[in-house]
Amino acid sequence: MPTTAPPQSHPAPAAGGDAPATAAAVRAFALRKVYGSGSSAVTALDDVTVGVPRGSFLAVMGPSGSGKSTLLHCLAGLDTVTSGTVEVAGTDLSRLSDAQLTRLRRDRVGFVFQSFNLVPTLTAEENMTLPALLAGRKVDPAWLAEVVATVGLADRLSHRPSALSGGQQQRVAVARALVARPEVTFADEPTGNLDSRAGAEVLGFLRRAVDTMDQTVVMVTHDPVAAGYADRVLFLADGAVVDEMADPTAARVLDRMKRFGD
Ligand SMILES: Nc1ncnc2c1ncn2[C@@H]1O[C@H](COP(=O)(O)OP(=O)(O)OP(=O)(O)O)[C@@H](O)[C@H]1O
Repeated sequence: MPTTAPPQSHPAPAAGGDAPATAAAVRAFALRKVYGSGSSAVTALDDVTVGVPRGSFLAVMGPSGSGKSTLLHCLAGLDTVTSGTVEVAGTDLSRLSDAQLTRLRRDRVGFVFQSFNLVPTLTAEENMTLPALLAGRKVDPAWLAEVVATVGLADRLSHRPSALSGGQQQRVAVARALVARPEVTFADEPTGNLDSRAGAEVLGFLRRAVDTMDQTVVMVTHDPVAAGYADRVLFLADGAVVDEMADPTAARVLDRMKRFGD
């Protein structure tokens, strides 16, 4: 369901042209992903090249089956690629061992899913700090306080997920991703299970994380209003990048989506 609140105005991301390679939080070059083989092979991604500058917010859109989730999973190191390269913070994922890849996902990548995936027996605060504790890391109290303040849940920290609304649960999930100060946070339909108002809150929080906390977000969405919160929209069709839009508005994104004709 589309969200209703208008996106905040926001600065454009750093121009990619002359920026050094390290300015990209994530890059993919000539990415191909084929599922299966022979007559049952499905080309989910076909020669996708994309760069996401640090401190920017990218939305990925396209018709059902166009490869959005596959792209997110490949960029996040959750899925292997058939050919091409993916770099997270300058590290080529194909050069990593399984253990190194697991560490990179744990330490440098944040995830937010459509279903909030919180641990029901833990409080909101415990959910936020759990990944860091599991990784054997201390949580920086100042950073945690900043995340909590931004997420606007200071008075809900001792609540368990069942005592929180869907929007509040998703804000905890976003905070959990950000507490580890990831290089990039991947969000797969983060507002898909929320009503428009709760969705707007979560999107506003993602936007603030980029603007005031220098975080990088890559979000898959079907919702033009959600995409309007991003700095840039990448449009996929049949596994290929068919268009991009800088400084999107919901109206322009909707207009572009209509041209896919489905
Ligand atoms: N594990 C898999 N095995 C075989 N084919 C797959 C697998 N995962 C995805 N595909 C196929 O790859 C293509 C892209 O799927 P993907 O889920 O990335 O699309 P999407 O744009 O995220 O779709 P939706 O908007 O419906 O979630 C589709 O044709 C899909 O059927």
